[in-house]
Amino acid sequence: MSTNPSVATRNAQEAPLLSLDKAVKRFARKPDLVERLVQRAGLAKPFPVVHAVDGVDIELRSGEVVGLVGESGCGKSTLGRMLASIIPPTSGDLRYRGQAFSALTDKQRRRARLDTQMIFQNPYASLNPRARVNEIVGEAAKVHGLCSHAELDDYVSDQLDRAGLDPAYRFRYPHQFSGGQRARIGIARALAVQPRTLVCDEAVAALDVSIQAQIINLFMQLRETLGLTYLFISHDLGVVEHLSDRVVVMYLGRVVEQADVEELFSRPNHPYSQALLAEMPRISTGKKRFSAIRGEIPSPLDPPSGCHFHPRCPYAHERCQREAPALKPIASGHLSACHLNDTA
Ligand SMILES: Nc1ncnc2c1ncn2[C@@H]1O[C@H](COP(=O)(O)OP(=O)(O)OP(=O)(O)O)[C@@H](O)[C@H]1O
Repeated sequence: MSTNPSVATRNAQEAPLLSLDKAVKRFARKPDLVERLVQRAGLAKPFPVVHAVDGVDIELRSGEVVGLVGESGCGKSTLGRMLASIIPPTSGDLRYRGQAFSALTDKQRRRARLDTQMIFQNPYASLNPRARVNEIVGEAAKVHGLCSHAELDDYVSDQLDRAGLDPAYRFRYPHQFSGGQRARIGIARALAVQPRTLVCDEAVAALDVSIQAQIINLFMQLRETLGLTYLFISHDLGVVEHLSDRVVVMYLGRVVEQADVEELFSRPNHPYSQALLAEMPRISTGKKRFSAIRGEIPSPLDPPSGCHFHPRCPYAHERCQREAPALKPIASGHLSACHLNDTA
């Protein structure tokens, strides 16, 4: 984040708090009627598989804010859900403080899971409409023995207070709150299990701009007071630029570039990042600098060969069609996956 750019440097020596190595996630797509009939007739081809995440390395260092950007369907949420161990990778390793998740004891694994909480775009959908706020916020703390029964009411009040919600509202139901207040309930619920990392998946996208700013301020305040680490998934590049220390750009299941926020926004290297940033409205003009990235996003059911971006890339050449470029350092802390860097 721009207010604290040295966090990543400070923590560079320590093992990352959380990382994924060579993470792959594939989803088998449910066959439609025609495909089922074809299969029954014995003419079956394997059912299509969605290549949601395709060999990604990512790490979160203690205290940093990592922005994750890319067009819709490129695998951002899937990557976030794997980091929060909501879904397992098809292959690849989730590591917690440098240790493979699979090597942790049951107790360590439970704590590691609680340590990473996800904040979703629509908190209302994940808030039980029949439960009062004190039950919603207190439930996990109770289940995991984070406070005694006698302390629970005070504990819940503290979490609500931290999330900027008046504890006096704790006996109300979710429908009695505004969108911004519901977002705060979702945050209080996450805080109640004493996490180290919040994976925010379009966490402010559904809110009015003024409320967005308040929730973003809350995230940054919690970072200061609790030392939280964030993966901030967003379509809003302005928000990502404002809050991140480091930015990771994904395209069709792969990381194509990552760098410190200032470096990425001032010197994007990958043609996809350049196009994405060129689309970003600038406050000075309020206008986009030029038109949308040409062509459609290819289907993750059948990604293009070589560099996935080559069919849309103005600089693509023959090698880009046949060989996937590796993510390689091009400057200190700046990695990019583009063959053009080999010829420059
Ligand atoms: N449970 C699932 N079953 C089948 N396919 C899935 C599942 N979850 C995600 N996908 C597919 O995986 C791909 C990546 O989805 P994901 O939601 O991770 O992308 P995203 O970048 O977060 O998109 P958005 O910005 O629109 O939320 C998409 O093609 C999506 O349809």
